[in-house]
Amino acid sequence: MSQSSEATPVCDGAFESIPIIDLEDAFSQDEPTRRSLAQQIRMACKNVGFFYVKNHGISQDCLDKVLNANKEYYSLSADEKMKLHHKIVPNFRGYCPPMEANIQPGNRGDFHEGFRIGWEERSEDPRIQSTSRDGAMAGVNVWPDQPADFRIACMDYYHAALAVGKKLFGLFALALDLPETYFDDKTLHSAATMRTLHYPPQPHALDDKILGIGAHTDFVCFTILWQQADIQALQVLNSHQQWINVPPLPGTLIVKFLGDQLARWTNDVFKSTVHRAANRNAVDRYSIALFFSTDYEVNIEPICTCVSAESPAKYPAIAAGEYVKQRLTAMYNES
Ligand SMILES: O=C(O)CCC(=O)C(=O)O
Ligand SMILES: [Fe+2]
Repeated sequence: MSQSSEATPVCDGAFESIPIIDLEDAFSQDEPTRRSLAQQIRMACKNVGFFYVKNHGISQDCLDKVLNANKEYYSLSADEKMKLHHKIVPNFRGYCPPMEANIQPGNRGDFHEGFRIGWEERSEDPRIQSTSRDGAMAGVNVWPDQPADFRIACMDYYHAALAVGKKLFGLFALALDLPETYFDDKTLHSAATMRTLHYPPQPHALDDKILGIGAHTDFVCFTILWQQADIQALQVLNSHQQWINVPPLPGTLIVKFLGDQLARWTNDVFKSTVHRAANRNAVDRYSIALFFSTDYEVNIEPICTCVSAESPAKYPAIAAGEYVKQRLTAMYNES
């Protein structure tokens, strides 16, 4: 059995540190072992809504390559990057410059730039693109000409992180007293979008209405976040309204956090936690968020094990793709 968590959160959401979940047991052939891991995840999801995962299986080489490709990409001129501006590309793919998105109403803009992609076949040949089955969110990826290895480095990371996400869906099902395969037929088309993110330094609190990314919850079921080593920027809000630092942990750790779709599926049994990031360091910061939805045509509605006479369903059913689209539209202030 692997170790569960280093921090034991108190149960009212007033956590002061983030649990660490060891995914090694997710690959065990022994069902009780997987169930025990799922219980640890259940506690983390109910009390914190955030956890680190270790032994996730993504190689350091894959992480190094995607970081280097992104450093090179974001050092291109603004004109070059704007050729793939997300407003001229269908469904939010492509490049978004600093200060254009504003995720926290009342703030003045998010001081990061990002590049969004969705699922496609991992292939060396850029002519082989997926035909999208994403319904409301349909659209193929676009890729910059430079750096030459950007596409392959991003897709390698995307598929590696996707495998981690698929594993987590099985564990979430067990954690919710559902059959382990519950999400399998709801996650057939890999409706996961990924954003690589670059946060230029904001060493001084120039304006507290301009953060790297303002306080928000994620829209989807859950997010797997890779963040660059040694740079503190991410924070999560506990129920005492205290911001808790979520530093990158050395080695191969990934932070993962629950989003609003899973909160809706679980009738708020699992928490969707508010978080934000600001790069108050003197150097650039890079991170990569992979947002996991169910397939976009799947209806999200509170599941049976989370609804009772005392706790009736709080949310009407909504198609996952429609939900993601509504939230992204609000974020980019589009009508
Ligand atoms: O870059 C980070 O640390 C957080 C990114 C994030 O929260 C998001 O993209 O939703
Ligand atoms: Fe987020």
